[in-house]
Amino acid sequence: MSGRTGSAAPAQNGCPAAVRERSPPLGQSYDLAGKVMLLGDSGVGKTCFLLQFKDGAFLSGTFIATVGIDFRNKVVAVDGVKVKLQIWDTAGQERFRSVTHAYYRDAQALLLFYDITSKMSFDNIRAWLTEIHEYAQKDVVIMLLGNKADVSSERVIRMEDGQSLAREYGVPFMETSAKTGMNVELAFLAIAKELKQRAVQLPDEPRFQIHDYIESQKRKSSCCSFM
Ligand SMILES: Nc1nc2c(ncn2[C@@H]2O[C@H](COP(=O)(O)OP(=O)(O)OP(=O)(O)O)[C@@H](O)[C@H]2O)c(=O)[nH]1
Repeated sequence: MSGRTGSAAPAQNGCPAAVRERSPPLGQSYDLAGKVMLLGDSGVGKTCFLLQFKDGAFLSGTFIATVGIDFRNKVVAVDGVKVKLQIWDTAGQERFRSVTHAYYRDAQALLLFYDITSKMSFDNIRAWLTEIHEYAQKDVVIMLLGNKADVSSERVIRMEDGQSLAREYGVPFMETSAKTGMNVELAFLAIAKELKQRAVQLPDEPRFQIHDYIESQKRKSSCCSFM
């Protein structure tokens, strides 16, 4: 199942469905591939986040919920290694949960979103993590993302609350904006680096630490971000 309800609507009506790409475009060779799933309540911005990463675009407007699951591919270069990320955009609505459960076990990485302007989406993160522990691989990489950081006037979840929840579960954390692009690239690059490290661990190479990498990159860009 794929597509979004009302997907025949014009593109400017919210973020359109991720278009299926069954194989990489010509010339898009890669050295290794990994599957990444985007999870979180309906409306937190998963589709917009993916489209910002893939196309550098954000289309605001009426929200059109994803139906089932869609995916897009993007190849990123990590230390000379081309990593193809197959990114699965899932529907956040409860009624599609059984569809998405079937995809968890093949995922190497999960980006788990809440919306900083929605307390319910934040409160539901614990339930999402329970679901993840039930259905995903034991060694799956999980990252917690507080999206819509550009809407500071409507913020109801403090950054410290996101940080402390992430610490409790031992997962890396970032605030992001699918609208401005803040930390979008960084989230996927960190995942790609982790996947590359797991696949190609050279004997003398120090182990890649995703937490440390994210913190150092956030510090570097702190002059220009909302954080
Ligand atoms: N201001 C702002 N709005 C955003 C951001 N990300 C998404 N939105 C808006 O939030 C609404 C929902 O975005 P989607 O990306 O469709 O949400 P989703 O998580 O994919 O929702 P489901 O498909 O139902 O799971 C849309 O109206 C977007 O324009 C963001 O970073 N900032």
